[in-house]
Amino acid sequence: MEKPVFIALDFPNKEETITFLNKFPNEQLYVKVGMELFYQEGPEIIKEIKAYGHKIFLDLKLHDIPNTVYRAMKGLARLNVDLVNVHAAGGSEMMKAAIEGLEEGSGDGVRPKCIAVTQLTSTTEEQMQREQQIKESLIDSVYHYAKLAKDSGLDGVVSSVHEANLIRKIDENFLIVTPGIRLANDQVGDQKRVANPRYARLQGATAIVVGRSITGKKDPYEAYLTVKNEWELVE
Ligand SMILES: O=C(O)c1cc(=O)[nH]c(=O)n1[C@@H]1O[C@H](COP(=O)(O)O)[C@@H](O)[C@H]1O
Repeated sequence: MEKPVFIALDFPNKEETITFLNKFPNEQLYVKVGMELFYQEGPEIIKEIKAYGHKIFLDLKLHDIPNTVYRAMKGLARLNVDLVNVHAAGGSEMMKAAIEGLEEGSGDGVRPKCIAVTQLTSTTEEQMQREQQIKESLIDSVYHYAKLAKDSGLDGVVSSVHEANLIRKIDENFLIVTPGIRLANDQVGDQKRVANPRYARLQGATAIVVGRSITGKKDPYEAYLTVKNEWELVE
């Protein structure tokens, strides 16, 4: 995979999604389909988006018992998406089951890459320690989950930009996908661990995920080009 900007297609239905995609003529995009859109439109939306030739990250953050995740991933692999994810907190058995399911479902084809969410970018260290009863620092927790994901055979992780540099030490080819991206003067909203695209690249992220900083703008195409320039113009 190159160094993509995944646009988060967090829309309530197919119509709004198609209207949005039509604002990007002649661009081959990397897009992320998450729970909001997938739960409304189902697997059909994947076919619709594939018809544009875009690469797809199907972000359903699986977190369940290994057998259930194995079976779910077997089905998702048949959608021919490029990237899927799980929560690392589901454990190593679950993550290994996810990979097995993807391999099985892909048959002779290439299986989708699979990455693990470490600590959500909407979580602060204080929240994590108080609510998840994790005693260590947030960066240690993220590193621990990244190591667990790597040892379980996953292709990478989702983390914030602020942990990317440390995770990179685990493996230079590990995918580090970082959401929580904002341009200068954008509202942060529910995100807690945020950064701009340029800093994400400098910290060694493989890919960034950008939602509202593009989709919420009056001119999403212009915002996309700004993000892409910031992300790519780092010497
Ligand atoms: O797995 C994800 O994509 C994800 C993980 C995470 O820790 N934080 C996070 O924000 N995301 C997703 O990334 C997108 C961020 O959206 P914006 O905050 O609008 O840029 C959303 O679709 C989230 O579901």
